[in-house]
Amino acid sequence: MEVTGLRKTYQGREAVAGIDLVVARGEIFALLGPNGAGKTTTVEILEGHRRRNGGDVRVLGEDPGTAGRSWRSRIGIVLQDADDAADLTVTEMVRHVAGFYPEPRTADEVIELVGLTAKKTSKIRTLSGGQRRRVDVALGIVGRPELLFLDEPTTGFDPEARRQFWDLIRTLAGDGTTILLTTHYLDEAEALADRLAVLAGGQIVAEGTPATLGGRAAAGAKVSWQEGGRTRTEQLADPTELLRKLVADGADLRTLTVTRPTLEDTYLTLIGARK
Ligand SMILES: Nc1ncnc2c1ncn2[C@@H]1O[C@H](COP(=O)(O)OP(=O)(O)OP(=O)(O)O)[C@@H](O)[C@H]1O
Repeated sequence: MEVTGLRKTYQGREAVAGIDLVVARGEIFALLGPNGAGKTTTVEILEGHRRRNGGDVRVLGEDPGTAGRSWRSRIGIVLQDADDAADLTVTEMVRHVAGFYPEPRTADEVIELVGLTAKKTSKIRTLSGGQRRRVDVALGIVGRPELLFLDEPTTGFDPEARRQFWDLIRTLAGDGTTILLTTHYLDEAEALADRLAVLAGGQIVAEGTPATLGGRAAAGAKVSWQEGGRTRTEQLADPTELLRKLVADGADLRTLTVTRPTLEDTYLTLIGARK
């Protein structure tokens, strides 16, 4: 995916204000940002579902604004709130959608991958919210996409289902599928993304790996320990020397903690700096 100078205005207001983005084949890329930042607008332009007002966009070698059916069959999409054909069973729905693709996965394989085998003959309207979301994911991957768009894919998942979903995404990426993910869960972005970008006010305010985003790797460490019945805390670029000294001094290190800013801390600082 290659995006240069992407712009989108709604009634004269700029929702996406000049974005540059490159996502390599097989990469998991996460787009983060507060409500209204322009994530869905950007993703829908990349999917060919919205028109842009400016900039160049190439997705799998084509312009999504003009690409045809064969291009469309190479991408998979999991929308934020997909409409379910509620009176079909899970298997019927997956088979139905599989019919649109030249080389689909079998319904059984996809249903197994999303962990819905026990529900495959159930009508979709009888499923829980998280189970329906899994159907959405199944429909997004049934066509064996080269590129998968996931818009807040795990909303409503229980913790175990999220972990299973993460494994599935890693498996797909390991098989060469490129994945563009939007999420409000920073732990999800950290667990999955090779690289990520933070969008705010229609612009990219930071881009990097989960470890380096916003200078996170260089942010230093906070060391806390107990000394004489009091908690001591020091903020340091490199805690090595202090830790050596504490050990040499025979300090009580049973409650020692060394912490760095979480991805969420870094994200909130980046977003806060925009306000
Ligand atoms: N169809 C539309 N008509 C007018 N304005 C729109 C339309 N779609 C989005 N917008 C506006 O564009 C901006 C970006 O919206 P967008 O849906 O892309 O944000 P988002 O980052 O996906 O937010 P969220 O995290 O809430 O999903 C918002 O200010 C929104 O109100």
